[in-house]
Amino acid sequence: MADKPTKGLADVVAASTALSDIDGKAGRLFYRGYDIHDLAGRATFEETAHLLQRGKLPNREELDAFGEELARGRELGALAAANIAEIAEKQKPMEALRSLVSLSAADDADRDSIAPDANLRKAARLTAQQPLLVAGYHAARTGGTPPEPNPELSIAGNFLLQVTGREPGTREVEIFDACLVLHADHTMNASTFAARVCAATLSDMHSAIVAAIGTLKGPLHGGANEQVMKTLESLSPDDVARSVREKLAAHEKIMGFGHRVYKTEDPRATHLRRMSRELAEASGDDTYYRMSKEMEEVVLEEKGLYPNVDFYAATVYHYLGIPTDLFTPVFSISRMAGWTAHVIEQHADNRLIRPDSEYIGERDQKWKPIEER
Ligand SMILES: CC(=O)SCCNC(=O)CCNC(=O)[C@H](O)C(C)(C)COP(=O)(O)OP(=O)(O)OC[C@H]1O[C@@H](n2cnc3c(N)ncnc32)[C@H](O)[C@@H]1OP(=O)(O)O
Ligand SMILES: O=C([O-])CC(=O)C(=O)O
Repeated sequence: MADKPTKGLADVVAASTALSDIDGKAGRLFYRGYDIHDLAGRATFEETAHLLQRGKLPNREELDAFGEELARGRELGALAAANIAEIAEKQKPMEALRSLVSLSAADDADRDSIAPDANLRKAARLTAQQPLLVAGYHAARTGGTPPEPNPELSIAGNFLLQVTGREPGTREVEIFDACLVLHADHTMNASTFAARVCAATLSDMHSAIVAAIGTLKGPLHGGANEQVMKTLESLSPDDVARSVREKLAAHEKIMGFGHRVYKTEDPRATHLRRMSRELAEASGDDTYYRMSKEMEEVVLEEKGLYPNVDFYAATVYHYLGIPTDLFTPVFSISRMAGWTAHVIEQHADNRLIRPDSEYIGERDQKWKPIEER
């Protein structure tokens, strides 16, 4: 007979990884041994993707070569391009992204291969392609085509350009780039676990990423950033504390708070709070930032819970001019660096992931023909 399950697999160690590490008590996060506080605002997203996917921070030559590879991957794929207008009409952003990434596999020369070199090429292509899929979707639903990517701009800069339709400021690009770095990997979070379960059947990278996107979409995971913005928009600026207390008293979950692993401040929230304040002040209207601060104080006081990565990411993206329903696709753009690296890691040292379950159903049922049921 099987043991009792640990609900939600809390504290269960499900894989070994050299990609990221969390100290939940101290509130620390590391990518391949580098403290997130050293990477955020210093390493670019491209350097971070190289670190995760290829094992080291690139030197100048390696970064240039990686940049060229990413630039070559910056295309929708014929099947995705042919279907993007209809998808934009019928599907919400995360559904659309799930469909488009799946369709894009059809035009990937390495689609079926799980060989290490094919996986590296696909990881770079998916990282470069996903921002284009999101921007292309957004343009299609608003009846246009996005501006051509600017070869001088980074992934962060081009995404802002393509989604907002205007050349982003240097500081905006720096801030958005830091957001992508902060979201790039996070040990055995739900979407990464889903990707690894899929990859462990020796399925291909695109299939694993589609599983991850579907998992990120939920409001208990990446979908929370969009919900945070909706909560802020639903509250009256001078009634935040009372409304939040009321929600908590009614046992409502406040999106953007709490974490399975962090028992103190999420180190990513420290950066995002600062960036939210900077952008709020620069915008001349800091209402949402001030409301967020007040929510944070009330939730800490009432529940002892801290903001997670999704909380201040919401206002940062809002101040950058990103539509609210693209917040979770933006999370997906960053997490692609980590997901693909986890698929590579899983394939390199694989065993099928197949846990046990505790049976809690009926036993000794007696068969009856259909007429007697
Ligand atoms: C990128 C990310 O995925 S970060 C997380 C994004 N998700 C969110 O922000 C959604 C809101 N937060 C949550 O739902 C949870 O805190 C999670 C999903 C992040 C973690 O879940 P778990 O580790 O399973 O904790 P669980 O949901 O069991 O919560 C433990 C207790 O804290 C309470 N709690 C946890 N988070 C919150 C919250 N945001 N608001 C109010 N109460 C909360 C629960 O109601 C529960 O209380 P109880 O013991 O009285 O029933
Ligand atoms: O680790 C988790 O469970 C959720 C999270 O913060 C992330 O995926 O970034």
